[in-house]
Amino acid sequence: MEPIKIALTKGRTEQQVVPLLEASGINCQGLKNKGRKLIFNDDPRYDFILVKGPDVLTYLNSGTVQIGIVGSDVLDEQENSQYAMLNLSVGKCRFVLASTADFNPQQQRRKIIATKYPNITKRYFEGIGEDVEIIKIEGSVELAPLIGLADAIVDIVETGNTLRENNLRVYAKLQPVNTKLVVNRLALRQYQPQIKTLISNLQTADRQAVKSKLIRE
Ligand SMILES: Nc1ncnc2c1ncn2[C@@H]1O[C@H](COP(=O)(O)OP(=O)(O)OP(=O)(O)O)[C@@H](O)[C@H]1O
Ligand SMILES: O=P(O)(O)OC[C@H]1O[C@H](OP(=O)(O)OP(=O)(O)O)[C@H](O)[C@@H]1O
Repeated sequence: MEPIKIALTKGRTEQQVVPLLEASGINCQGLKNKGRKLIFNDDPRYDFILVKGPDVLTYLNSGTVQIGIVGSDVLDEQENSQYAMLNLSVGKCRFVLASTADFNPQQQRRKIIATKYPNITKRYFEGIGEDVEIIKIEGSVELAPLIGLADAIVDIVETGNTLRENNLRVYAKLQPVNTKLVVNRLALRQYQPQIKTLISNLQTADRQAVKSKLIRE
């Protein structure tokens, strides 16, 4: 049997998920000392590729990988149709609407909102019946209301440190975020027993990590 190909989001997700993969009995030797390498096949059952979050879905939708491990922020933004089959306890954070202390959510002028997540932002404001202008930026989102690019931002908050250190406050809480394992629909039929075993082992490792407080719930 061919190894199952798994696209893993590099960066934060990778750092939090590799210990869980290891605890579930997968050899992650290469992933732990990776340097600039992008493909890892230390465990004969799996080929891991390291990619940016949005690209996980490009690989998954094309069928070139069978499984993706990615934040629900990315899935929500791309309105993905693949199966989310496992919720992990890592990557937990939340979307918020935030701005400076003098921001007036009831302002008469059409608001300008800066974000890395234009679709999530659009859906949120449509949901509350408000028409806003959305400016897409790629990072350091908290700068936008401080420099006058936008009236407010929609972004992810975990500890709240970035908001605090930039004197921003939360004006609305949007949806929570966590890391998910998603499976290509066709692959699920082709590799069902192997995928089920992987999911079951990973779920056990995740629960164990929460129980032993290696990760907080
Ligand atoms: N502050 C955070 N706390 C917890 N999880 C986060 C946080 N920021 C992002 N995440 C989650 O981790 C995933 C990867 O984030 P990461 O910051 O590593 O990559 P990124 O957002 O593409 O940033 P960069 O462009 O700097 O690589 C996100 O899609 C999200 O699910
Ligand atoms: O509440 P906190 O724990 O401070 O985390 C929130 C920050 O983390 C993310 O940014 P990231 O580190 O990915 O940097 P970026 O500005 O390059 O997107 C997010 O966009 C916030 O800026």
